[in-house]
Amino acid sequence: MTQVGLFFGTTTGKTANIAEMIQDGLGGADVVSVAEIHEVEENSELLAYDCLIIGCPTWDIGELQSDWDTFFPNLDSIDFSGKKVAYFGTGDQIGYADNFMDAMGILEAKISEKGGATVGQTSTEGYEYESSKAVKDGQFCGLAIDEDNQDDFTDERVSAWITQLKSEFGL
Ligand SMILES: Cc1cc2nc3c(=O)[nH]c(=O)nc-3n(C[C@H](O)[C@H](O)[C@H](O)COP(=O)(O)O)c2cc1C
Repeated sequence: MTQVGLFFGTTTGKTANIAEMIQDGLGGADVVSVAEIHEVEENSELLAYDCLIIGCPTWDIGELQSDWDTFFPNLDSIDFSGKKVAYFGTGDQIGYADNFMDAMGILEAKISEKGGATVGQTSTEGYEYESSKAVKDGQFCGLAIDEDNQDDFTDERVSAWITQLKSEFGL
């Protein structure tokens, strides 16, 4: 049975690649269903899973990627109580140091306000940026991937996060 629903948005494909790595790492399509958020027609599609993974790059200086931006108002009418929710983002810590990963923080704030229990927090060590809405209590609220400047670290960051999620999701 598919236990995890992964929903992401992407404009230039980097977040899609990370979504695929996460799906493969967690056990493939039997374990994780992957969909682009613009494909979602009914809000209830997000509630078909006990565990959710939400992926979003930050665009336009601190904004949600456009597909998530369109979907965002729907989140207000979804009750995420009882769901474990993990987040990942892609961004550029050098080009956009004042808004690094903001989109991940914006989505986490809204979904946790609607009852989702956040899992998958990671350390900010090894990143250089000025400000990020994704930092909560000294940690990133999810996995931060920077393909623009630190693609050498991507495999190891994704792989460590998969190990963490297997435990926190109870897979
Ligand atoms: C015009 C523009 C604005 C961006 N704004 C931000 C930003 O505010 N914060 C950030 O962390 N990254 C920012 N980025 C970097 C993208 O988030 C990064 O390249 C991301 O991996 C793209 O994901 P995608 O290929 O899935 O669309 C921006 C990139 C561009 C071209």
